[in-house]
Amino acid sequence: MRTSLLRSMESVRRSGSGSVPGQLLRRSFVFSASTPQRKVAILGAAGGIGQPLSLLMKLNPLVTHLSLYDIAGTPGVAADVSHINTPAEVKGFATEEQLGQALEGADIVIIPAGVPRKPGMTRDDLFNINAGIVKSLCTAIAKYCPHAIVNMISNPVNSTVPIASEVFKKAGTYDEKKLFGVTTLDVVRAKTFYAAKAKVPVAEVNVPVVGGHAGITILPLFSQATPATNALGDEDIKALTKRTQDGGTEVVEAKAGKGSATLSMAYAGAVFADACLKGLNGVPDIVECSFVQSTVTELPFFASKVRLGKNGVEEVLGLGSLSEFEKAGLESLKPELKSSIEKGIKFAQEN
Ligand SMILES: NC(=O)C1=CN([C@@H]2O[C@H](COP(=O)(O)OP(=O)(O)OC[C@H]3O[C@@H](n4cnc5c(N)ncnc54)[C@H](O)[C@@H]3O)[C@@H](O)[C@H]2O)C=CC1
Ligand SMILES: O=C([O-])CC(=O)C(=O)O
Repeated sequence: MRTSLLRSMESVRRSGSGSVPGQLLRRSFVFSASTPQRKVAILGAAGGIGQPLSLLMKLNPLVTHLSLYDIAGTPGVAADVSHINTPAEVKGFATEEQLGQALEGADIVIIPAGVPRKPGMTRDDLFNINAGIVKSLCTAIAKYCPHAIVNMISNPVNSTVPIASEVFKKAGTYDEKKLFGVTTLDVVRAKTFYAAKAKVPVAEVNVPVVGGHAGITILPLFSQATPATNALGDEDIKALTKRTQDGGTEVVEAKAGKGSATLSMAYAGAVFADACLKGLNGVPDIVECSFVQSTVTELPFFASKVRLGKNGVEEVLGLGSLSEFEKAGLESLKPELKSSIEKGIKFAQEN
């Protein structure tokens, strides 16, 4: 699940020779000779998430064109990132008039545009501002790159993904295989917290996280965590679950009014976009958790493991066997997730 970049850096470290940028560049040229042209557009590229995400996508050897769009501050970010000596060609787009150009030909559109939380707020408190932003950006996606894969980061993800689906339906461009709510940060956190508690190497850890992306709708399945351990009791699992569910709030409180997770989110967004790129390029067995249209439960959207392929979602995987604690968590998340989904759909239908 690690990015090509991280793998490249690791192999450089292991070989103990050569500068990291030099190695990456040589690798990138090898990649670009055998892999397709891929344009990635980031909407909200000058923000707290957007900037480090732009950096990480510039370092991704699968990206040939990187399109950075924001309503404020894009030229500086684009100029800065464009000086990095990797092959992706960077272009910045700063006004709404340029949004079409930013999107045209995009294979993947990543959306971290919108306001973040402050202490005391829930993700749903962002709905009033972010719903409109997401709606207008998705309207442009439907017009300028209707076949692109969309990675939705803007919160509340439990509502913004349904909003996007309705906008695309209205435009006649909806393809449920191409719309993803990015829940990778929940997986990243679950892995980190589990590894520390179970005292296993974090690089080997995998933990599926299902449900949605807010509070109790985030359901980590520690009973399926690998490497398995019997060192953790019920209380440990409860505490790990709660910490994963509250991970975003932990960062919001630590930042004390200066926003929410940006660096870990940029990492998670880059991991997920890299997985989408690999899927598009035909790499087999690319599986990530994501909030997608789903029949895994009775809810129309649900996060679970998804196999990625040339057309986006190749297969939405089932939940596997759950512990009694997870079964109870699944039942108690459903009402909140249902109402967040319905809120998004209603907004898009009425506006
Ligand atoms: N899915 C997830 O796991 C996570 C989601 N988030 C969400 O990501 C969003 C962004 O967070 P940050 O980057 O920290 O916020 P930020 O405020 O630092 O950056 C947001 C950027 O969006 C831009 N923007 C606003 N309206 C726009 C529009 N119409 N078109 C293009 N750009 C526009 C702003 O100019 C700004 O540069 C928030 O909604 C936050 O809650 C944050 C962390 C994790
Ligand atoms: O908590 C927030 O507002 C941002 C977010 O979604 C996360 O960090 O998981």
